[in-house]
Amino acid sequence: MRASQQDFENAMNQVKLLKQDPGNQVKLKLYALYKQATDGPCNMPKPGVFDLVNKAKWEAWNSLGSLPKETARQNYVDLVSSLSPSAEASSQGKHEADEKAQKSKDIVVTSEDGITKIVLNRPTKKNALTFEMYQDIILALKNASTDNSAITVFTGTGDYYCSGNDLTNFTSAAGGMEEAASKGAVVLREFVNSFIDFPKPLVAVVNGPAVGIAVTLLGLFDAVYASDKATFHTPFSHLGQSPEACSSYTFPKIMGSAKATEMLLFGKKLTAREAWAQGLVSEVFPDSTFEKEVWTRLKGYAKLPPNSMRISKELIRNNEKEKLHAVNAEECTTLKAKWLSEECINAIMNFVSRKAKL
Ligand SMILES: CCCCC/C=C/CC(=O)SCCNC(=O)CCNC(=O)[C@H](O)C(C)(C)COP(=O)(O)OP(=O)(O)OC[C@H]1O[C@@H](n2cnc3c(N)ncnc32)[C@H](O)[C@@H]1OP(=O)(O)O
Repeated sequence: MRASQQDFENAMNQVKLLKQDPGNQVKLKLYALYKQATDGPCNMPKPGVFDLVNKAKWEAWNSLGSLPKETARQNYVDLVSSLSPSAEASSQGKHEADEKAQKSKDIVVTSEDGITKIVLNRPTKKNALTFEMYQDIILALKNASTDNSAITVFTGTGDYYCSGNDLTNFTSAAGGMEEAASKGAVVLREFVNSFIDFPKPLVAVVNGPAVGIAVTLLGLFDAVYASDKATFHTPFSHLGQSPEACSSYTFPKIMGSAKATEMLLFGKKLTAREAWAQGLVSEVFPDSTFEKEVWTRLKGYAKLPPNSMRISKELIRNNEKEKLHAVNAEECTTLKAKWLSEECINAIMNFVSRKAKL
């Protein structure tokens, strides 16, 4: 159910009653959502470099791009209910938010031993990402950013980590390709923004092959552990598409432009060891001991002082946050046009009609 104007006003009042300071990141997000919900997309000139506070506010608002006012209103209400003023309301608000994420059987979120685990759980479709899963992940990350865990981990159920975007997202949309492309660009931008802005250490446990956006997103993770059965494939040209998740910026930076070109333009599939040699993967483990070794290690990391880890991540990420948001916006605009191109429509139709696979 969409948040009404009354819900929005209640949420604004709730913010004033917060007993605990939710931290600067959350306050910026609240400000941005409030401005987007009331004024629409950012229309202010960018403050100067020395006007640090207003610049941060402007960046937070501007990063929401063309997010519709109603969605911003809903996101504001959801965010406030996850913070909530009293312990009672807090646990209830959190519970409701968690329930929303948990309702999806395709994304399973658990929290234990200081680790929030977000599991892609659609093994019969190789964990391909539906529109609903993108939304559920945005919500799960939002919850994880304020929960008690020290680190957040993504992994997949079954033999695949994730086969990327569900190619039927575009063919099965009720309003046709045009509407799906417009919706896709808005959802993708918000989805990638939630990785750019995620404040805690984010780790990928890549249990098997990764395709498309499941690979490109890795450039926004803080550590990537891979089974030696994993592969890394970004067949964008084969699909008549272009890179996303800031990979047009992160991949050349991580591996150099010659290697990035082989992946992003020519669709070269890498083994886990090749991906490690190119700096995309932190460490590769034999598949037989992968789960045991990785989770033992992560449980140890989750005992480290959480605030220290957050602050160190903030120092690293803040160097390029603005750039990442700009790259994300440009990639989404480019993709929206590509999704409507003949090259892309043909590639998707060939997959759906079983004429082509990777
Ligand atoms: C908000 C929108 C954001 C959009 C962001 C854009 C991102 C870009 C990308 O992510 S591009 C990458 C897209 N992914 C692909 O092109 C992969 C397509 N899949 C395949 O080529 C193959 O399925 C495979 C190589 C991943 C696995 O092959 P295998 O033979 O081992 O298995 P099956 O093909 O039989 O797969 C089992 C069932 O899973 C379905 N499936 C797999 N991947 C996808 C997918 N990406 N989209 C939709 N469906 C997928 C497959 O169709 C089988 O279903 P079935 O059992 O009903 O036939």
